[in-house]
Amino acid sequence: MATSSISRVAKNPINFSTRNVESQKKSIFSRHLSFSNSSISLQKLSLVKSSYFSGKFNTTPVFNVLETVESKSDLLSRTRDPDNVVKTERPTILVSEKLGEAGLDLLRTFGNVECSYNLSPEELCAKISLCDALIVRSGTKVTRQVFEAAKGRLKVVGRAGVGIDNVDLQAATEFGCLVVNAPTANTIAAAEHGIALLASMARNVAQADASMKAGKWQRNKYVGVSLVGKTLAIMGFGKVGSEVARRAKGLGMHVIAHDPYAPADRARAIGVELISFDQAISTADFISLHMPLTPTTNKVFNDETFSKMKKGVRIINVARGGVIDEDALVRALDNGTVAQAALDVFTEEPPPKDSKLVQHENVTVTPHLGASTKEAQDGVAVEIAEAVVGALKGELSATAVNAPMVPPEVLSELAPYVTLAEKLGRLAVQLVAGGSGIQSVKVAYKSARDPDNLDTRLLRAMITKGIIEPISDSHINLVNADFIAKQKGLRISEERVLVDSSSENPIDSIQVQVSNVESKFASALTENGNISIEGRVKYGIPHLTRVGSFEVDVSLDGNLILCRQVDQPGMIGRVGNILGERNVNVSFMSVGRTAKRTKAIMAIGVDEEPDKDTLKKVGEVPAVEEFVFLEL
Ligand SMILES: NC(=O)c1ccc[n+]([C@@H]2O[C@H](COP(=O)([O-])OP(=O)(O)OC[C@H]3O[C@@H](n4cnc5c(N)ncnc54)[C@H](O)[C@@H]3O)[C@@H](O)[C@H]2O)c1
Ligand SMILES: O=C(O)[C@H](O)COP(=O)(O)O
Repeated sequence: MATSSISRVAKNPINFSTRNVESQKKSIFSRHLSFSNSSISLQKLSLVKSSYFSGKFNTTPVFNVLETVESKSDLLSRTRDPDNVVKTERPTILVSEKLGEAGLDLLRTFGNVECSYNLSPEELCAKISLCDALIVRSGTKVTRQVFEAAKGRLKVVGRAGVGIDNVDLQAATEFGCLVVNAPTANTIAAAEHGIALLASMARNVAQADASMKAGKWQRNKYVGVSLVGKTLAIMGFGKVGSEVARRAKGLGMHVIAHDPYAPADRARAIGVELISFDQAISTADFISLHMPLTPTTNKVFNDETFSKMKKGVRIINVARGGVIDEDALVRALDNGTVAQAALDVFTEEPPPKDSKLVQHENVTVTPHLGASTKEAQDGVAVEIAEAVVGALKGELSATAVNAPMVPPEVLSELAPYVTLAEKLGRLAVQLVAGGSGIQSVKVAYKSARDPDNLDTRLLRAMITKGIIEPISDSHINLVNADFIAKQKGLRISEERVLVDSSSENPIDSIQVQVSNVESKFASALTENGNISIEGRVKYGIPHLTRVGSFEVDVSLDGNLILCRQVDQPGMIGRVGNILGERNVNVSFMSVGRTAKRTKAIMAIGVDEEPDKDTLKKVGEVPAVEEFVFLEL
């Protein structure tokens, strides 16, 4: 048996104290209530309503997951009237920059679309609290202030394009707002623009055009350089970079590339050699930039790196202006290190009118037109509209930027485990006695799969959601689960236990253990004093299979009563009668014991919530030593 573990540690324990339970009864969506006391109580947890209607998710497996991952109704537009009643309506989607009609049409089939271009930051902040989704291009800065101003309503930001450097991802994550982009539809447009700039710069097309329009005929002044046989360094060998490489090879150029993360075989397949940064910039005649703007790439082209370049190098930038120190580039152009530059992107967009760089005679500029072809804009608009609508429907996105991207086939396979994970989290927290503070949760996944082949981020997020949501007013989803757990001082460690099994199931069982707490159901404690429950998926349905050291087998559907009793005949009948007399329908019953006629645990699935009197009667059966009612 092999194990591997991943631990996530945070500083402060969760503080569980009293909160207003009565108010929770008023609403189905307990998580959205605001509590006068910000701290959290386990004392009367049995009164806390589940966020979901039971049985609501019994649709197709994939839809089931999607709903559970981010309760579908949470992602749809919802408002509350003054009495705190939830209203569901068509979501409002704000489009703050020009988007292709095909995308807008698709959005309109699903929500109310408002196109408001050229909003000032203040205007955007003023509007955003009325919006469920925001779609931007590179011109809108989606700052922390925007997420704050959204007051929890904004569910998704769609970036109609690739670069997400204009979106504060950390703030989005903290506010549980999904960010999706449209990473593929403008690749060719950007690559073609890069090639257009390369060729026009080499032949002084823009300068010669301006000169002729000024009435001149300067054939000697605009003698260019040839591309064939020249070395082009591609900096960032991703989607755009590799398409530029293919095209440059067609022009007879020798192409080299630098990208610390690109697979060498992909480069080899295009006939490109991947080399170090210094090697690339020092050997190239032309350097074309295609990396994202990140803290690492910010101003990576600066005085020092320009000084390592071949004298007379030519630079093309269709990536992001910020990767170049623009003052340093002006110096390099002035001293001849850089012969020419062709730039589509700038640190500040639009750049100041008196920008020395823009005005430089050896510089060709375009106003961020890389993605601006009709074809690319149509494609991007549809790509982002589909992603945003999917997110609003509660689906996981294949282009999520701040949440795990789960391919559809993995999602469908993990669907029942996602439900199991959330329910185990929800059960585990209800077994904790009032007053205890949960600091540490350990999750063990038994699986025959190679750990590298089992992505448990989704499951961890759902366990976290299950644990925190019933006891807090935090809105938890896949985007912010880790962040909120850390913020609340909850340490969740994961262990993968490799088991021998020929089963095709991705996971054999999931065990959730809560350490250093008291339990309101002592039988849920294992010898090491941890609350421990375990579940597995049987025929596609999540089951609870172990409580403490007792094996049980009960489908996790509806609510659950756990009783510890002296193992003797007639117990099932006695408890069943009490419930039946009070019209509480029993859906499952399972008895687990450690040895004959000693102690046993009875797990009873019930469709209805028994009233206090009924539960009292169950507790009064002489052989019943302890019992707990748990809501799923
Ligand atoms: N001008 C435009 O209109 C326009 C259009 C499309 C894309 N873009 C920009 O072009 C860039 C590339 O887009 P893409 O779609 O090819 O993205 P991509 O993610 O497919 O490729 C980016 C590549 O850069 C690499 N990279 C990351 N850090 C690097 C570093 N420090 N050094 C070298 N390489 C590094 C990555 O490994 C990746 O392979 C992005 O900045 C994007 O915003 C601009
Ligand atoms: O990152 C991108 O996709 C490009 O820079 C395009 O930006 P745009 O949508 O503002 O044209």
